[in-house]
Amino acid sequence: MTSTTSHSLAIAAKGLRKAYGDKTVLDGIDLAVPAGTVFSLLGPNGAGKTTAVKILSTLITADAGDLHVGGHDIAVNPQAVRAAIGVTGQFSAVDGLITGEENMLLMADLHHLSRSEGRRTAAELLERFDLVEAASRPISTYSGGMKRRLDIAMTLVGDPRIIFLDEPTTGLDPRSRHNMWGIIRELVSDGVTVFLTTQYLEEADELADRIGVLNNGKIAAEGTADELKRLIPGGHVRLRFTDPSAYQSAAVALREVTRDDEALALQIPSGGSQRELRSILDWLDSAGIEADELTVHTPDLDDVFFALTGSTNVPSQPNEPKETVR
Ligand SMILES: Nc1ncnc2c1ncn2[C@@H]1O[C@H](COP(=O)(O)OP(=O)(O)OP(=O)(O)O)[C@@H](O)[C@H]1O
Repeated sequence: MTSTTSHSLAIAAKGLRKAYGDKTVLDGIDLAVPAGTVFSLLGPNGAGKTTAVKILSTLITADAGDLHVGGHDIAVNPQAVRAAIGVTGQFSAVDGLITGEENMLLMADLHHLSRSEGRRTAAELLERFDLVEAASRPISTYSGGMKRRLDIAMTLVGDPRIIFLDEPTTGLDPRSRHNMWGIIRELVSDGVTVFLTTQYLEEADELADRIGVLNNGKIAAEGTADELKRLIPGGHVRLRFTDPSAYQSAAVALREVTRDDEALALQIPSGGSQRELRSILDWLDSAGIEADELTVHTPDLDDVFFALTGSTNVPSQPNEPKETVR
């Protein structure tokens, strides 16, 4: 595999370190986010996700690390980094006492847009984020989803090419969450790089090109959702029977399986590849076993997350799927 040069990386971190007192939050982490992609940083509460976002968006300084955002060295040229990025999320800039439109115009002023340009940009973004009707109401009357949409709209006033979204859908209902995913996909299709932190594995699975799992100050694993899923065992083929005697004889014939006597189901560990499935089917045929239902289960990101962030048994490298079929 060819490595991506630092020129095409929107975000590049080497040895990022941060401690609060004697508590090390980020213990020398490396990140490489190619431009125009979505990178998701996952981790349990308190893992340091927000700290990483704050450092990379210049809100706080790192203790150590070679950090580049938008091609600029954070330590040398934080102003240039600030000009290239937008940040939304847990530390939202939305002011609740004034209206949505006033918040947008305030952002336009901060970006030194002319009056007419500011009005035009605000109107376009309010329209794009379906906030035209609510624009003249104070933010305090907005729903959570509307506030998040306004937050992103405000971030886009400066037309940033890199956006940090810190838990953008926490607390949103499923419909608002799906709307937000649509907005994020639209940003990416415009070429924007998105650095997303989330507590929702499903969200990372849906949106991210690559996912980093942060645990104990380190990146415990990094890769595409599929690569991460392959890191842990847990995939299996499930055979279900309706006839108890067929179930019993299958359970006896297939010794290396997990039994579920109540459901009359047998589980055979499997990575789910075509080759493995074929050999399982051959094995069942030769043993004369005919199940009423056969389903293939692959581990999901939840399994990965718990395996990687649990206190015990953190795999340091990919585990081969268990080979029980011979
Ligand atoms: N200003 C600070 N002073 C001291 N400790 C801090 C400070 N900010 C964060 N921490 C600690 O650093 C650790 C990481 O916090 P951070 O907010 O980055 O985690 P997180 O992964 O974003 O968590 P969450 O998912 O709960 O938002 C936590 O233990 C937190 O208590």
